Amino acid sequence: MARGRNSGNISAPELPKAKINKEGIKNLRKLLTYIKPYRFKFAAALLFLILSSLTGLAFPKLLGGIIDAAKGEVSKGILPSNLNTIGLISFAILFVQAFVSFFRVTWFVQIAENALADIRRDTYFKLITLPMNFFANRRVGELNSRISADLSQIQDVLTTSFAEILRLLIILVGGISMMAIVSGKLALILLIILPVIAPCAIFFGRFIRKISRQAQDQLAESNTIVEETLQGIANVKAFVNEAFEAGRYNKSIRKVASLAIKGAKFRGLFASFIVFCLFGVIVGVIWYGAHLVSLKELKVGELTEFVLYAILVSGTLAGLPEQYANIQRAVGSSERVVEILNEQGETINIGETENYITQNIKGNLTFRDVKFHYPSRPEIDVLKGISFEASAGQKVAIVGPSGSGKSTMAALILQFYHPQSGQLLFDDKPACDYSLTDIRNQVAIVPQDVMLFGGTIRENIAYGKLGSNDDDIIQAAKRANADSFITTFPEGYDTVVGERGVKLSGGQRQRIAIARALLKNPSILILDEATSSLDSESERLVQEALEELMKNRTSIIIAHRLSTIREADKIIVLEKGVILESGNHNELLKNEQGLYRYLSGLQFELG
Ligand SMILES: Nc1ncnc2c1ncn2[C@@H]1O[C@H](COP(=O)(O)OP(=O)(O)OP(=O)(O)O)[C@@H](O)[C@H]1O
Repeated sequence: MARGRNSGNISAPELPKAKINKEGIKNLRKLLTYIKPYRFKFAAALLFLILSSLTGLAFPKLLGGIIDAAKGEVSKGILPSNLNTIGLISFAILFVQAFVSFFRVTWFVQIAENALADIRRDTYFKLITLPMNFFANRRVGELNSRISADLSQIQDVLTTSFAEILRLLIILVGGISMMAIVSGKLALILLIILPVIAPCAIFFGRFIRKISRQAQDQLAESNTIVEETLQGIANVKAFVNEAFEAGRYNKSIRKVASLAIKGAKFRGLFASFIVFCLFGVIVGVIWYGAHLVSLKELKVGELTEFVLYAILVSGTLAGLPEQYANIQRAVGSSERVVEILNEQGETINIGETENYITQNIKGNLTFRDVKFHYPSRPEIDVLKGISFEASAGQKVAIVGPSGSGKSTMAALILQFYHPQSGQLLFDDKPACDYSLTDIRNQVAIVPQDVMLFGGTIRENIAYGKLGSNDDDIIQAAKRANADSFITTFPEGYDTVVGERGVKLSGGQRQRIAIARALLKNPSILILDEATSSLDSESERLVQEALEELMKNRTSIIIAHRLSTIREADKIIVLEKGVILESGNHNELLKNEQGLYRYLSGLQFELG
């Protein structure tokens, strides 16, 4: 069933509606192509839907017929005059309807759920293979809502709205025709009154929805207060701002309540209006119909039949706007989903079995006059012609003030972005000669902020190389100085970490990341040194682990502390996207005017 987003339920966020235009329908149609594999079942479900709507239409006729037959009269139309025959026919039709309804409901849901699972899978696959630049301009929450809220809206339309609209239209056309057959006069009166009431009801309904949307927005705002304060709870407490936050929240939540109460008043009025009008029309019809009965222009059974059709038709009219609004929202949703599906993804092999290395990289890395700006900020040149070489097995450190472009260089090596001019070469071959999978499988990064996934330590280490066996995982952990702390946990490698698990210290997280990188065994390693300093014991363990990790591979070290890079084969000093100087520690110290000498003097004094 549709989830009643229009019912004034203020907890569900309402998705924006879109105009149903050519473009919108094109988007929706693109998603509807996902039904194609199930088209035969879909056709059968459609047929059953038509059948069940038609059988539903027969009931008022049958009931009217029964009443007239009881009085020994025969209603207009094709019904027999025998009471029992009509009764039996009614049951037969009821049986057919029950049978058909079961299949139409389950089939529609089966088709929609399968199609939706395919859409979700494709959207998610596309999302995770999109280039980094795509994510730079979008918030994670917004993308997440596309996969959840937008697709749920499409699900509602696929599972119910289309079928429902078709059913409503059949009933509308069928019902009005049947009414006209029973009594043209009565039908005419009804057709004059209903179009007056219907727009009033639609207008009123819209107004109420507007108020409930305001309440929703206000509620979302108060939820933001909760989110903000809980995320920054330490700040709230440290500044003793509990009373301030409570007051802020209370004010916001009162506004929600008053808006909801205002909405309820109008809903009450709406209910009275509907009751009065709807029942008023029915009373009026019966009243006038009774006159026709007394004039022998109509039989009692026919009047009953007419009233039942009238109720059916007005119920249908009431249901149409909601279904239409659902489709409008789905058009908006499909626009946002199709936007993702139409994006150009990276050429990454998504199949698990396709993730193997086809071209080995020994570890020679060259930046050749690389110029780069982030696509989202074309006015700022981040790298302004960087050239350097790192031979296989060398340790190259990049130092420089904050914002000089060090992390950007790492991002280019990982092929998250591509330079606008110049080239990156791996083993003297341009990066574009390799597949992305080949490069990323042979470059590993140990980032500053190590992200652990919700899962066990074992799974987190194995993330470096999926499918690794236990021995390899433990071996890597040992080499990364991580085994000693992991085995102190009662559950050892099965200890759950991440948001809901054990909290690891910065040094421990780094050693897990190092184990992960060891398992991956890359030719080129990027170390983004953590800025926050660890205590000396932890630092020693991490440093040792890093030394182990750097053995026999090219290492690019983004260094924040110069003390850790004295042994580097080459140090590149970067400022504002330009290499100011490069050489080893001793060579650079000789340059009295050099930034490196200045920075090391500074660190020495501070340290
Ligand atoms: N995703 C991005 N989109 C746009 N601009 C960015 C992006 N990432 C970084 N920048 C900009 O690029 C410049 C270089 O940033 P980068 O992170 O490479 O510096 P860094 O030397 O690594 O700094 P730090 O030592 O503080 O980490 C900065 O001006 C930064 O604002």
